[in-house]
Amino acid sequence: MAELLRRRFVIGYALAPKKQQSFIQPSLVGLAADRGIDLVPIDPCRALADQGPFDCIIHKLYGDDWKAQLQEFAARYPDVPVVDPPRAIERLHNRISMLQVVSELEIPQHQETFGIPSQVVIYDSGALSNSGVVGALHFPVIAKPLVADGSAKSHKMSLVYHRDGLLLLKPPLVLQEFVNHGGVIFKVYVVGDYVKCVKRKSLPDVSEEKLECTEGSMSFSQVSNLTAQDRTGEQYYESMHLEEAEMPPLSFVTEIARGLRRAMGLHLFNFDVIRDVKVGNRYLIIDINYFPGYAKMPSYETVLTEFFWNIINKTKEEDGSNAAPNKEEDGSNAVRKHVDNEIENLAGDFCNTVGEMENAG
Ligand SMILES: O=P(O)(O)O[C@@H]1[C@@H](OP(=O)(O)O)[C@H](OP(=O)(O)O)[C@H](O)[C@H](OP(=O)(O)O)[C@H]1OP(=O)(O)O
Ligand SMILES: Nc1ncnc2c1ncn2[C@@H]1O[C@H](COP(=O)(O)OP(=O)(O)O)[C@@H](O)[C@H]1O
Ligand SMILES: [Mg+2]
Ligand SMILES: [Mg+2]
Repeated sequence: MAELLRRRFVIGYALAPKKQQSFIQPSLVGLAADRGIDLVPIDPCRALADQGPFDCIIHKLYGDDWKAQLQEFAARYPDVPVVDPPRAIERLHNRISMLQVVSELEIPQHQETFGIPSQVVIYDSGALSNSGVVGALHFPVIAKPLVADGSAKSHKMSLVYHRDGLLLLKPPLVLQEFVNHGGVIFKVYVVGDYVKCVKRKSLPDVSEEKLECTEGSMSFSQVSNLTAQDRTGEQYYESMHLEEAEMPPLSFVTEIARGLRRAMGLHLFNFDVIRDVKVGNRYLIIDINYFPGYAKMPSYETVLTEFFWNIINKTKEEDGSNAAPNKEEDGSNAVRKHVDNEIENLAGDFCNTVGEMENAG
């Protein structure tokens, strides 16, 4: 009887069809349902505030219409958590503001150190032939679209071997020094407080000899997601034993993950890390993605279900609707709510500043 009376919770999800297909697996839906959590699709073509009721919203949609929908929803249901605030997510839609946060982290660096590769932002074609702008870069470089909005175009990159290879590129873009890293990339998945690091294949190193005898540039897209059939130079990948690559220390990546989570005010993201082969224990963060492909993370169903449970129950504790009568508010929750608000304000200010800088530049 008690089982029957137990309250069920509803998580509304707003995801693009491809994302919905990969993330909303029957195994996740089933596990969440066993914990009393129903995952319900949101129809982005209908007013969000008229749908539900929801105990939490998760989302990965782009555009002003969707942002306005969330705003209206938050005004009507201020106690329902929206994971995550659009203004905090937007910081990841620009490859400069995305990595700026890494430089702001104040984490003591001992044995292992971290940072980002040297990079410059290019807004117009003239800058590509300007020594003052690109002269300080060490080649090869990777040209990345400035905007990281999830479109296929935003993942199209070029490995540029020499300065003349820059001339055909289409700004706005970021030129980032290519760092030899043994062809292995580490993807660090963050789900609230949970952190998981996995290895993937990456671009092969570029030797001095190769650099000397290679002209122009090479285009590529989403290297770490390519299947064996997609890849050219498959022999290289076969000869590279991914399983033998040493993982970065978990405590080190966890500290960076926590720092990023706090600084960005986000719960759901991953970041790509490479290890500089020249220095050995120097790690470089090259990419941060909002709401990445979690279905590729081991035991993603358990991790995500636990996360949903914690989010819903923290909120319920705060508003008292899931608590014993007269239970006093937990001070730490009040502090957390205050800190979350502060983070959101800071993230918003930062995005505004970046927007202003871009407009000015
Ligand atoms: O689709 P998947 O599973 O390959 O996930 C993509 C991510 O792959 P990953 O989990 O890091 O291996 C992918 O990560 P990378 O950019 O490849 O490092 C992105 O997060 C991508 O989202 P978007 O296109 O940038 O909005 C993710 O795509 P969406 O699923 O969000 O469309
Ligand atoms: N600075 C770099 N040095 C070496 N390899 C890099 C660098 N930046 C990106 N790469 C390679 O290019 C891939 C795509 O770059 P990334 O910035 O992660 O873009 P995306 O958002 O499309 O994943 C990475 O997974 C990695 O294999
Ligand atoms: Mg990436
Ligand atoms: Mg990315």
